[in-house]
Amino acid sequence: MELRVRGAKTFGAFHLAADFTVEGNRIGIFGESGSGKSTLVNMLAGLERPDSGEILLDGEPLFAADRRINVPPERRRVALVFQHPHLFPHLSVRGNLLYGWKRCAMANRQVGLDDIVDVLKIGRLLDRGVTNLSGGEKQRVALGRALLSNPRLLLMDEPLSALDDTLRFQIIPYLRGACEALAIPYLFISHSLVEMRLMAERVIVFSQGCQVADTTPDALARNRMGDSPVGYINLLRLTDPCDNDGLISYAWGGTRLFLTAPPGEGELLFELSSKDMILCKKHPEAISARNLFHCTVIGIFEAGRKAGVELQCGTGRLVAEVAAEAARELELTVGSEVFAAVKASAFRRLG
Ligand SMILES: Nc1ncnc2c1ncn2[C@@H]1O[C@H](COP(=O)(O)OP(=O)(O)OP(=O)(O)O)[C@@H](O)[C@H]1O
Repeated sequence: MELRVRGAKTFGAFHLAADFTVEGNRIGIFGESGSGKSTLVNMLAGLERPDSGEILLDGEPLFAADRRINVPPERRRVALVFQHPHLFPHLSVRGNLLYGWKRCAMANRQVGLDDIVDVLKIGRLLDRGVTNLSGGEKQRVALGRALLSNPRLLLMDEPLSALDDTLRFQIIPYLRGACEALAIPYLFISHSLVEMRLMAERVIVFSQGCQVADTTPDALARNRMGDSPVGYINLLRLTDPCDNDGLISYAWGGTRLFLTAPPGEGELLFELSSKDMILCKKHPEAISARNLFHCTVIGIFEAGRKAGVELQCGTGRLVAEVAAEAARELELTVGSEVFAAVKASAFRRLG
């Protein structure tokens, strides 16, 4: 998918100026509240008319002020998933799903009901009404309905914000997996950096209506590490839990991690803040932290007055954060060997 956006929109004192071209299938739009993300989405969907500029999807104009083109929303083949699912209460799950499909021209019907039911695992819900579904089920049905309209582009505007943390991270594999399996490109809009890293390969950053960066989610997270109260969030996928003297040990990076978190099934996602890691030049004689990794420094980056230290720990990688002065004292350079200590309670389960 190639999306070219050059568009401006003014609402009173707020001015949005977008000018970017993106290629790829997993694009993120990131920005704080009020930065103009939804305005941009509405312009792409045809719900808001830009004051000027043009919007081209795979070279085809959806909007072009100078050529007086403004394709109506229903003819853009751009689908939307919002924060709230907005399902039709009088229709069953099947009826909601087929709503988009029935409105899709025959020639464009590549994705059918069976494909959606399969990737979103909603077969057992098909004949149920929608009012008693859980929040996560409702959002999966809303996603299915959008995908069944066989869009050329799916816009997801903060689709996880109304869900609690556990559900948020359970839904992400469905959002991403379904679009990948059905080859439907998407634009994922969020103000959560962790969501961005799990959903997008490239991210356009907005601040106060202006586009301020075009980067990767990981580079954005590193860049913001120094100013962020939570530092850089390491995302770890852990497997094979074993009870270990009151702690749970998990396989990760060719070694085992010791956590206080309760065990779960399958592959589990955990976060570990760069702030919760302590680096030592030598092996400490005795230490209360239950995890001690012998690591090699593979990168060092500046983030304000902090230094981000990228570590190779077995086959896994982690980013630790130290004060610039500490980095000098430890004489950290690429290739240095260090020990990283992490408390068992520092890991937080995401999904
Ligand atoms: N139809 C409108 N009329 C007047 N002002 C609007 C309209 N739509 C958006 N705005 C204003 O434009 C600015 C950007 O809003 P927008 O919803 O695009 O931001 P956002 O980044 O999506 O925020 P959030 O993450 O909180 O949803 C806000 O100041 C908002 O009040």
